[in-house]
Amino acid sequence: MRERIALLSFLRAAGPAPLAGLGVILLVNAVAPPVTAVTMAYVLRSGGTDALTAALAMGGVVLAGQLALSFQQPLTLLASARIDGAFRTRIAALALGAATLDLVERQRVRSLMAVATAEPDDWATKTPADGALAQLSTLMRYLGLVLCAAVLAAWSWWLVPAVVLPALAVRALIGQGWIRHFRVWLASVGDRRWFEYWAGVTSAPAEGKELRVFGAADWVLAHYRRHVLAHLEPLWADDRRVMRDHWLRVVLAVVPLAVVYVWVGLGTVDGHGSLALAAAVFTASWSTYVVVAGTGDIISLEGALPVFRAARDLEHLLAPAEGADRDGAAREAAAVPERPPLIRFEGVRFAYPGTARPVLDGLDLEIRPGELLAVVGLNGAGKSTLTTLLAGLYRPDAGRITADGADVADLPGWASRLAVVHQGFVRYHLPLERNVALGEADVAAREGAVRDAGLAALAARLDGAPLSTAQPGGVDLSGGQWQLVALARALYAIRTRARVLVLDEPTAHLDVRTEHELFQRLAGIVRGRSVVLISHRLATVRQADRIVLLDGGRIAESGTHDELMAMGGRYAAMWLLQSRRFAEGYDDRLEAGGVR
Ligand SMILES: Nc1ncnc2c1ncn2[C@@H]1O[C@H](COP(=O)(O)OP(=O)(O)OP(=O)(O)O)[C@@H](O)[C@H]1O
Repeated sequence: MRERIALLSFLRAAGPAPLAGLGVILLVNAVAPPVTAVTMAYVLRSGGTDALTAALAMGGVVLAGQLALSFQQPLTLLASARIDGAFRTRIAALALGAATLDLVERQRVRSLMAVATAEPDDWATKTPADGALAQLSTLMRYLGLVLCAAVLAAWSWWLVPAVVLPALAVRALIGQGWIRHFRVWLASVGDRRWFEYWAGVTSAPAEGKELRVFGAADWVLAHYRRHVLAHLEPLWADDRRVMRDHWLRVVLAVVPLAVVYVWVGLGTVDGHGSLALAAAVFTASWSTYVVVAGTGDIISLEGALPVFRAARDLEHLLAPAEGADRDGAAREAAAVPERPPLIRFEGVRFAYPGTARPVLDGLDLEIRPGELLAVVGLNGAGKSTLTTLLAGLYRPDAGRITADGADVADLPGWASRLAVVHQGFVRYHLPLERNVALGEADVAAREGAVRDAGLAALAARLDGAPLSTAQPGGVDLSGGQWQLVALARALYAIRTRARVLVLDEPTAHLDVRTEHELFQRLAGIVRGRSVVLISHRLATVRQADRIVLLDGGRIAESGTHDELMAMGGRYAAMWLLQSRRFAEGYDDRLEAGGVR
């Protein structure tokens, strides 16, 4: 019950005017039947002009009820859009605001997200707006019930329990039936998804071709039929049960009403009350059922409760801890010193959530202020993982990462001091400029970053077109051009706030000349900033101040190119192999398993 009342809190998002309007409409709906009963009694009791006035009043009540109904749908649509919109925004904010990625990647959080953001694509999936408005409607119904009870009590107090209790029992029975039907539906949703899949297979062009060629039509139809029946048979069984039990509801509704009608009728003949009062009691008795037994609310409430619970659990799991000061974080980020910090990985051990094997295991590494540090290693060595830990997206299982001695986990706004080009950078369906600056609006910095990345001519040519052919007037870019856009995004951050640039395979899609020109430019642009460069192209890495080779979760070799070559270890072997392949006209990247 507490949860059902708490659902009402969602109503705030509807805004005061739609909420007030809906409140009035639902109230009018709920009180119209008892008020009609009362005005009808006045019509019957009055004579002459009084009767006319009472009849007009009754007509007015009926008309007001119908008028209110005509506004109900548009207002419900508006309120629902606002409530569900605010709810989805809150869920998205929770997901994006989670301190680290492992929080949102947990299986439980993923499942809760799926429940909280499910699109209603059948009658059983409900949204918070459905639940909250149903709860409001239920409250109004009970108000209508009180009025009906008042009319009944005007004849005799015991009419109230005699009518209201069976009506409540009918509501409970119908509600129970709905809830059971709802659960049967949910239990067979898996089969529904499957029969939808097989229905798609029967009509999809590619499958159609293959099924004919392989003569597999009967096989598909058998699957389709099996899942349709598995989904529908439990529902049919439940429908039969509803029909079987229906007599109980009829008896519960009809017998008390019949007793009350006869008793009130006889009482009127005996002069216990007027005909007008008897008519009002008759109408109010029936209205009690009309007001209470409407059960559309029950299923909306039942369907919205899992969404409500999922949202509550997500708040609990993802909301920033009490006292977390986001504004403080922004201020802190704004006040970062000009000089990049000395970053240290100290005995860092890390395994991805749900996996046993550590990717990094006792990693010690220094990223000195202003240096260009290259990280190399075979596929899967943990280079990208190192960057995500550096950005604070995951926390180490053991050891720590510090910036000027402070644990980065405790540094508010730490991520904003880094500009990271991830291997899997994001391609937003937005114009190039907005892909670079995202939500920020420092035009000079944005234009500078676009120039730095060598994209000025392309930006002028695109003239604000969105970078996706899925959008009207949109265009797509080549893989290399996209990579430069992602780089420009990081260079924008470097111009505005970041002190450390992290480049994870930033030139994998670039031709050798573009890459060469880019690095020539970058040397000037990032002067004074620290740069962590991950690359399989050792020719690119060679110019780094220091190169570290990651293997077995820790740093296996470290030094300048010349030092590592002189050492004659794995880096030297990789270099010689790449040089030879390059000389032979092959690609110059290291391939997994190329060196052992
Ligand atoms: N989100 C994830 N969940 C679980 N395991 C992951 C995840 N991301 C990466 N891994 C695993 O962690 C290991 C290191 O991956 P990582 O991407 O850091 O390697 P890498 O050195 O950057 O490789 P590459 O050179 O291929 O880019 C791999 O075994 C990979 O399968």
